[in-house]
Amino acid sequence: MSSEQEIQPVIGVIGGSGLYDIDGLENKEWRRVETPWGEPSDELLFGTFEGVQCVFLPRHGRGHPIPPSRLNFRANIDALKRAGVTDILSLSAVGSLKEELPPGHFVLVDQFIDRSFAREKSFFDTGCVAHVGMADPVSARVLDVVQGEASALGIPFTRGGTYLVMEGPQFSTRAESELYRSWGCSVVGMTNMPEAKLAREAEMNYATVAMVTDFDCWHTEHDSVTVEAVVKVMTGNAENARRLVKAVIPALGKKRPVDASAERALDHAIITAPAARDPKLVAKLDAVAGRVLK
Ligand SMILES: CSC[C@H]1O[C@H](OP(=O)(O)O)[C@H](O)[C@@H]1O
Ligand SMILES: Nc1ncnc2[nH]cnc12
Repeated sequence: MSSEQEIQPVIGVIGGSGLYDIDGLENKEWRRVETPWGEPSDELLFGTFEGVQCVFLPRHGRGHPIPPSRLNFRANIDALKRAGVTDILSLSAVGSLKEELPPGHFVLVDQFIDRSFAREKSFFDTGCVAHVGMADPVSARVLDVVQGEASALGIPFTRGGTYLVMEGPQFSTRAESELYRSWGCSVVGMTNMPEAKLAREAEMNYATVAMVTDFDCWHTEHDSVTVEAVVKVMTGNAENARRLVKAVIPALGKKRPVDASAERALDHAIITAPAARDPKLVAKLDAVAGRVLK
């Protein structure tokens, strides 16, 4: 972290399966945010929580109409950036790939393997090429806060683990599930990539609370995952998720120095010479990369 400048964080919460609203927000207002990348999943819910500005987005839209492969991840992240969000807390239902991570357990993942293939994965393109670092895709500062609050609330959790992102929408075959286990992955889901990559390109801090709903299909003593089982466990998980979010937001919302690990990600990432840049693409990048393209 650098100490040159203090910022007032704005907390973005992306709600996954079973989380289509956020409790306890004051001055609540659902508002449409336009982006140059098309429509976000839904309107954004603006509000404050203990004086901290928050913005909530239901990842799949209210009522869950949008499947993982059709999510407009670029519009979602751009809209949150336009709304002033600095720190994104993503809440996701996941399948467990390890015996010691049972349904109801929360995993504060710190790595991803991206096996999605049918999604737009970058804001940058021909006419403005950028390569951001993804070695550490999750904000350790945000995880520190989540870990502290989860401990205080007595929520069962593990810090650290790899989230394997599959394309879906079908669940994995047993061979795929065993492959991901052989890679040492902790959990499997369909949504956190390219979300985390785009958050990094947009210079926003990102962390996920991966809430285990099932043992996918590898466990010999548990039934293979179904939507019915996921929804049933999510109903219980959602209560802990709400308690955790309420505790995390005020803690994350305190004034702090710029967190260069994400908030300066574009300082050395754009390789296209100014004269070779496409002005139309540069205009679309106003929210995401305006800081360095001005
Ligand atoms: C309803 S089970 C499969 C669905 O749930 C997870 O989504 P999210 O991360 O938004 O909670 C998973 O990735 C699938 O999209
Ligand atoms: N087993 C699983 N695979 C992929 N996404 C999931 N979301 C919840 N459980 C899942």
